[in-house]
Amino acid sequence: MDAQGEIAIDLQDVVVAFGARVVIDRLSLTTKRGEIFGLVGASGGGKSVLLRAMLGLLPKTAGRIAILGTDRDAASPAELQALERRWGVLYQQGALFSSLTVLQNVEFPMREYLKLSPRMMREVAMAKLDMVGLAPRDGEKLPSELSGGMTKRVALARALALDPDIVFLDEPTSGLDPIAAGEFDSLIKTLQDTLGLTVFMITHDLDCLRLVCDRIGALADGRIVEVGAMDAMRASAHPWVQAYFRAARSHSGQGAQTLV
Ligand SMILES: Nc1ncnc2c1ncn2[C@@H]1O[C@H](COP(=O)(O)OP(=O)(O)OP(=O)(O)O)[C@@H](O)[C@H]1O
Repeated sequence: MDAQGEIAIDLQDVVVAFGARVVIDRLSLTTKRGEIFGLVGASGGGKSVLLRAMLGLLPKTAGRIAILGTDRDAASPAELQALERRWGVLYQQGALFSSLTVLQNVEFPMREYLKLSPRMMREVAMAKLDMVGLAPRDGEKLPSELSGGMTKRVALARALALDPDIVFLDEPTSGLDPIAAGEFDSLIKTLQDTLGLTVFMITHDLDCLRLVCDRIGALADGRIVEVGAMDAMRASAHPWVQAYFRAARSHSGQGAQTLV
């Protein structure tokens, strides 16, 4: 595979502004295929804005955004649609359709993008539920009947519906208790190992950063101020990164859970 083929996300001097308010300020970042990349940053620092700009849900003001080798500005509408089929997204609140059953939620992207028979769609959706550790009987439930952890799993199953090359996760373990969060982390890691999935996730979860992410990027002042593995974060001279990961150090010293 050439160097370009090994790159998952390539951001060069990206600017996103709302009027005079610059939220993302000439940010550059490259992530690799097959890696789990975690993005951290202060609350209100622009993580979700960056994610939405990468997904094309928000216009950037300047710079270059290329995902899986497709430059958003240079791509035709057909190429952009093809790109969208190659990613899955888990939004912060899970964002399931409340009137649809679990199975119907997982089938939803297939209805939109694939021409499959109802039987085939059901079979694929069942396989995705199994992949995220849910039982066949959970498929008939409505979102209101699910626990927080199950909701995240269903949202992940839906993000996996089109067999994506990359998944974007916006705070996947927020609102989960430590056990459910740890189980979800294990699941992400297993999917990386078994499917070769590339993951870009926003997270505040220090265990997840430490145990699941291959590399971490720290967003401050609208830019990536540090990037690397946990050791690089701990050794960073940047004041915000130091303050954030000092908490991680004391946290791991208290015997944080390890993944099995
Ligand atoms: N559509 C918009 N119009 C104007 N300002 C916006 C818009 N969307 C986001 N912002 C502003 O951009 C800034 C960054 O918001 P963002 O949601 O990206 O933060 P975040 O890093 O994801 O925070 P959190 O960790 O709390 O979710 C905030 O000041 C927010 O008010």
